[in-house]
Amino acid sequence: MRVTNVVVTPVAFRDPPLLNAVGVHQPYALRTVIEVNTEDGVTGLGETYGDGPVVAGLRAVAARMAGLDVFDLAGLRRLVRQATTVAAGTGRSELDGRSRAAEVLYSTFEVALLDAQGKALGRPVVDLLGGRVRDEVPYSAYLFYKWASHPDGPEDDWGPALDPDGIVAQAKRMVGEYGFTAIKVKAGVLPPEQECATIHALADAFPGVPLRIDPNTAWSVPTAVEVGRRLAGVLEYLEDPTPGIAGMAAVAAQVEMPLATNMCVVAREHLPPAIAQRAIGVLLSDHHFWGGLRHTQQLGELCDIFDIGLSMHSNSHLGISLAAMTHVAAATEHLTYACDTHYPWKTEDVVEPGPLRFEGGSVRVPSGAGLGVTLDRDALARLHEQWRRSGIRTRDDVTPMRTVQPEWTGALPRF
Ligand SMILES: O=C([O-])C(=O)C[C@H](O)[C@@H](O)C(=O)[O-]
Ligand SMILES: [Mg+2]
Repeated sequence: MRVTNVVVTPVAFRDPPLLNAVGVHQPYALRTVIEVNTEDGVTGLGETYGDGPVVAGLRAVAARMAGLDVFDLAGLRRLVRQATTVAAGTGRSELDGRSRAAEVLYSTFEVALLDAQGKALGRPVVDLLGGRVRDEVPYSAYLFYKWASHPDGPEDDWGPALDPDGIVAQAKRMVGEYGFTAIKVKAGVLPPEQECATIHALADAFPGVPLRIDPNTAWSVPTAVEVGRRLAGVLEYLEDPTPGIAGMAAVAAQVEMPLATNMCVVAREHLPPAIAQRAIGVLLSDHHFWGGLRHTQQLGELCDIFDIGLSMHSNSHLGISLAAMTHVAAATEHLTYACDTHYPWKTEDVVEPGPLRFEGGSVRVPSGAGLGVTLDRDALARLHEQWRRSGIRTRDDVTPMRTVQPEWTGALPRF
């Protein structure tokens, strides 16, 4: 089964004004959809980030894909290495093709090839990953402080959430609609004592529901320790309170709950020092930058060996990514927490509605062949046109914040 050609389509979809430590989401989030076509008429789908350099890298790999056997993932690794070597222009690929850029590119195509393999064999991707250890993947309610609207934009139907009551109301709606059984709060937005009040309000409103808070390194070590002490007994984990492995290790030594990260351990070379310094108790995997679905499973095994919990990170994403996340999570034994997803925040998608439904906070692994999702070509064209018109070519949460607070820099840690 050989690849004939690859179509790379950048898209933009509406995104609410969600606040985080560095600023606010733009009115549109970017993604890229790839379609890997084969001589057998099967098409494999992949989805990843939509920033300009990623799109260029995907196109560089796509140009080399013709003739590759869809079962040849080792050959894909070689193609990505060649493409990133050329793209970097250095004569050798950064870290022998294991740079973050190379991992992102490899992952996108790996997912598409696994989708094509599954479609050819009539089996879901989870079976190609060794079979399911769970039929349903639990996700968490991912709450954000948010504005009622983007500057000069219309109000969305979630309304503002800028205090504990606003977040509790948001949680009630999200848990009511999707049934989530764990809750995450994106923090680093308000002074830490106000964010602690939000967590206590959630603990009162949702007794017994596991809670997590993630300020994306907005806090200094002393602030993080103070918050960790205030929230003792209330959090299942504290995510990226402060920057760097050494900073996380200093906090971890002084608070009782495990620290989680998708910021200080984001590549294989970060694991040995983080383990040696006991900096983290939970790793948030993400197949988009951890080198694909199979490496994500291997990461789970590594975490198990070193007694580190495994959760899953998310960025604003569409249905192809949710399907891939669900297949790999279903095939990863050592998944110890509900996964993050931004999916409830989106109002547009490139896949037909159907298999990706949250029931009781979980998504059942799609049963169809491959990823089990169907590309909606009209929607893809519409969201591509939206990308063209939006003019947004890179994710930038700082600049839109400056329209409201001109002195804003997004520099961290802030508190
Ligand atoms: O867990 C995380 O760090 C994230 O989900 C990163 C995202 O970029 C989040 O901060 C967001 O969407 O604003
Ligand atoms: Mg995080």
